[in-house]
Amino acid sequence: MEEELHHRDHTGVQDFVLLEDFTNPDAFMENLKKRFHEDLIYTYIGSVLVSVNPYHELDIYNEKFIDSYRNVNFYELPPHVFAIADASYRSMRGENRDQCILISGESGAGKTEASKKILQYIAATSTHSKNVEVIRDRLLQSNPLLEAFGNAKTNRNDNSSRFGKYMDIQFDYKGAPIGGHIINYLLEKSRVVHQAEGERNFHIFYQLLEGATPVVLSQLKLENSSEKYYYLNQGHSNSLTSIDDRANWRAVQHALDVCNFSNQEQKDLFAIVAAVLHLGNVTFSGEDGGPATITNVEPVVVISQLLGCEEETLLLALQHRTIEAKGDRVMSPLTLDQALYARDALAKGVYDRLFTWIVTKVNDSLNSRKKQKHSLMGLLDIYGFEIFQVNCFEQFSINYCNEKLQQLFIELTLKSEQEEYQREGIEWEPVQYFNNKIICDLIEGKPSGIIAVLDEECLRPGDATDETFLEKLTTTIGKHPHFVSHATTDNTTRKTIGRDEFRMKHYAGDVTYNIKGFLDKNNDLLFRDLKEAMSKTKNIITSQCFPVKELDSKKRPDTAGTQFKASLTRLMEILVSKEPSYVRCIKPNDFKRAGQFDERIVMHQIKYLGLMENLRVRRAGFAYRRPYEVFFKRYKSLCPLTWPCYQGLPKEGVKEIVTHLHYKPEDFKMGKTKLFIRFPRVLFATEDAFQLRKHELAAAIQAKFKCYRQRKIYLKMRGSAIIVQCYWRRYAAIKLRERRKKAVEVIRRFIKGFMHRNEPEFAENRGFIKYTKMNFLMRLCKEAPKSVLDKSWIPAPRLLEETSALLRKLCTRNLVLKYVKNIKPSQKIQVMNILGLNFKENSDNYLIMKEVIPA
Ligand SMILES: Nc1ncnc2c1ncn2[C@@H]1O[C@H](COP(=O)(O)OP(=O)(O)OP(=O)(O)O)[C@@H](O)[C@H]1O
Repeated sequence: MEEELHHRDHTGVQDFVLLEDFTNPDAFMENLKKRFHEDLIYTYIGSVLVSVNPYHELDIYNEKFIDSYRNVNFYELPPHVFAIADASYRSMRGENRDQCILISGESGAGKTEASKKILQYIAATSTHSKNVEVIRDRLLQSNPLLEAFGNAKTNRNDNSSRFGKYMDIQFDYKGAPIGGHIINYLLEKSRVVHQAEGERNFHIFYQLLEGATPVVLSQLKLENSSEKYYYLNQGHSNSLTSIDDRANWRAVQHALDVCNFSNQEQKDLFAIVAAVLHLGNVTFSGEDGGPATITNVEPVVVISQLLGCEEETLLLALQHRTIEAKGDRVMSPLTLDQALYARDALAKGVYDRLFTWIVTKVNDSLNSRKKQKHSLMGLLDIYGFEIFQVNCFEQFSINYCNEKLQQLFIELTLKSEQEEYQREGIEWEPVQYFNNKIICDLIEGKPSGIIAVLDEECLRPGDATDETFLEKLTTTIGKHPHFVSHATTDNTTRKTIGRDEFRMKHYAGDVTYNIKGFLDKNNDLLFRDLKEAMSKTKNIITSQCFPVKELDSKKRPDTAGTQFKASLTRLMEILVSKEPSYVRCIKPNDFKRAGQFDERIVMHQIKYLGLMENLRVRRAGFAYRRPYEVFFKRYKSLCPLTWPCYQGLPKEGVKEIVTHLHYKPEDFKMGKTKLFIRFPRVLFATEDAFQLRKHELAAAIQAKFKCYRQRKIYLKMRGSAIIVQCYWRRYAAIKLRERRKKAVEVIRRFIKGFMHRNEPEFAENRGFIKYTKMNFLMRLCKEAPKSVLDKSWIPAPRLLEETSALLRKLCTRNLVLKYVKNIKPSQKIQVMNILGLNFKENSDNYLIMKEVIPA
């Protein structure tokens, strides 16, 4: 990360802890903005990753990036979601600690994308085998499947997850994924029956209508037009969408196969999806307060065929309700409102349970049969804090969840800070922070928490309404500092809050909730008659979703609020047992536009993601901390005692450096393994000094290099010259050798010619030495150099000397060497030259020896 410190004016700092003005939200945002405009979407707050949705594809998720982040120290490379994934994965393997990565942010901020990138990284990094690949595929394919059933187009996000998701990935001791488990939270089931203007129902409905073959559609009695279905045509957004439902349908089919859904299960699944669509088209008529009657029975007939239940039972259950009073069961007709409520409740109930069934089924397919599960990595992709114009029960639940996560976050971050200082043996004053436990208690406390009061209203006999619930809230918690209602507040605030509203002062800001629907949604009532009808269907999935034992149970099912509270408690238990990492996602604008950074919207998210608080906690001690080795490696050139070579330990080296740089005692602390620097300016000054030093070093290195290069060139030239010389000598030698060889040859021929002379003539001419040919030969063999005979090399001078000495012995003055006449003239000259004899050619072409050099 230090690599980029000197670019900080241009691209901002890569870690917010290095912001000098760390308490100023504007400075925070300015840094985020600078980086966003450079396509640097990731920034750290210590080990927390802040990610801004770029709304366009960035080439930073390819294989090359995966490789570069693999097994690299967390701060070594620029911030990236892969760095978080890698650190988490390595910590899990190395320290054998279960991990979890918590991804939060508002809708459209990029949570799901971040979790997919983490999965992509884990899948690419972990070891491979056939079994692992099956699990890896299922883990990856669970995404499109759950997205089809749990995601929808909203005005904020074309692919918005309408449920919270926690996924545990199980690894074996080698670090290979061998299984997984998904927990789903609070599906926004109200979307099944109603969508806001411009929004859509869950993707799967449109995918089925668009993608299924005409045969399948006719089996499901569906038409290829979402406009025909009441549950799909309320948002009027079908024609506006750019989503490719057909392609996504194919992806879902593939995912179902990969996740081991049998053909029959797939048939049953889509029969239920179709049944929900038909259910929406069931209409009723009825006078005010009078019994409601179904005006079109065809959809009911189709539903009973699709789900395999009795038509009559279903018709009855949609129009009546059985009331048990003092042991008697009475059928009471439903009013129009009640019938519409029952129809929608059935649609929501069926879809919600179907979704949970799918998650269970996916979990079955991810279930690790092997018992060698070694460690876990959890991924939490959960809705962020939500504030709308009208906030209802769903927003209340979501914001409650965020309060819990914030509490956990503060606790764990503070705890880990504290632990680090303790580990390093450094004294630290714990920071004062806002503990939102008070808000969590206000919501979940017993007996006077909001959920408890709501439950009480839902369960008490008599006419409980949303209004009575608000009254009760006002009397029980009206004085709480984080609760405001119309009745309890002062005149000024009263103008901003309706009589049917209450306001909560969340850690992230004030949110006003409208109480309409709180009781209904908390009760989550599905009339018993409808449950009974569903439990008797032949459709296996439906009957599994509505088990008979639920009907037999005398215990009233928990309310939605209590169920959610329990599931959050379980989630907190899971998270607290693991080492957490955080990804905080931010949406830069409301229009899904690339390159647009809306400061107002971003500031709002900085606030409710608690980022300033997070930074404050992180900066409460020291802004910067690094292992001695890392700091020493980078800055050792700043101290003459450590540069270029230092024999001591890195910690001692760092001590030399900080002393040489005149760090004041309050600027830093030396831990057991790390150097802690309190203020960013100290680090920046060190980094700037390093940048300057780098230039000096660069000049020295340049000079050295130039010298080295020139010397290399010189040595090369010298070497070449030597080689050329050698070659030349060798060449000359070769030439010489050739010449000698030639001479030897000529002499041989000369001798050969000599040998062919007639013996008498030879003797006569020689005058005083009578040699026979044989004698001569023997003499020659004895006296002539061996090389003359076997052509082996002897130095030319010796050859010449010996040969000419020999010949001189043999020759007399004016000896006519007529027997060499067959030799070419040039050779004759050569021979004579070699022999050092003066000669001239006579007219007969005989060689006349002018004189013979005395022997
Ligand atoms: N890192 C990224 N690179 C490119 N585009 C991104 C990135 N993150 C998010 N996006 C874009 O933003 C859209 C919304 O992101 P995503 O679905 O992850 O948001 P979310 O926070 O999960 O929202 P919700 O809570 O509604 O599900 C994506 O469909 C994608 O187009």
